[in-house]
Amino acid sequence: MNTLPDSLAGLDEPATRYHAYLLFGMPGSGKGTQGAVLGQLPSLRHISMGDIFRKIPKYGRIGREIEQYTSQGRMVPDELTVRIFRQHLHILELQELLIADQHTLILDGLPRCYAQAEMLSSVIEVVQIFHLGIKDTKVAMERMKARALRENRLDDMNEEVIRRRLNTYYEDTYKTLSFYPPEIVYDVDAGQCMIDVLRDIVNRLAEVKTRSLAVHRLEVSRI
Ligand SMILES: Nc1ncnc2c1ncn2[C@@H]1O[C@H](COP(=O)(O)OP(=O)(O)O)[C@@H](O)[C@H]1O
Repeated sequence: MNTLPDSLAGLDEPATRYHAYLLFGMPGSGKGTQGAVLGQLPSLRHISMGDIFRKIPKYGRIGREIEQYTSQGRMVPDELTVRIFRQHLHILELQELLIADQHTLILDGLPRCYAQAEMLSSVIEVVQIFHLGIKDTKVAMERMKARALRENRLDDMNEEVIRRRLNTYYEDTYKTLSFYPPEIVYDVDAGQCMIDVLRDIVNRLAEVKTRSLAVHRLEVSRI
């Protein structure tokens, strides 16, 4: 059953819409690795939906429900996912770790399907998507198996679960890109070594920044 826990019901509509960069790609494409590095910049807030789920205690009602999905390599239901994400934003806002005109979100693993993209459109404005593409699925599978040992992750432990997650990516997640204008999608070869992937992302971020500054100057000069 997919009823919403009371503790997650009733969040008000957001007052602000946050700018966001999306790290998009199949499991094992390196979203988390890149997000963790980029999140060190003071103006970026890295949020990994998978990490949020993993930090919810498994003995509680919500944690138990979530683990039923994650341990099987299935998607957590959209409404629950979006509620938890919004609650997370709320906590960061209360802690003043997230301020709309100072921070841009760097989202990893969210949205993960078209419906989530629609639901989130009132909360985030996606300004750039980094599509971390891997041509050889075996590379992603090897990375996930290595991560299973390193991080003790149930969802990376066995081949069947990994395959299910990769299928979900091709059947569901990939289509999410069509929700956004193609010009904001930037393809990065995620089969490269980490530092080269990072370089490609950072170069693009610098271009985006320069372009938005130029637009801002133009708008100001028109006033
Ligand atoms: N946006 C989401 N919607 C639904 N389920 C999600 C979402 N993000 C993460 N999950 C769940 O958490 C698991 C781990 O996610 P994540 O750490 O992002 O894995 P990966 O880095 O391999 O893509 C997913 O397999 C899924 O069960």
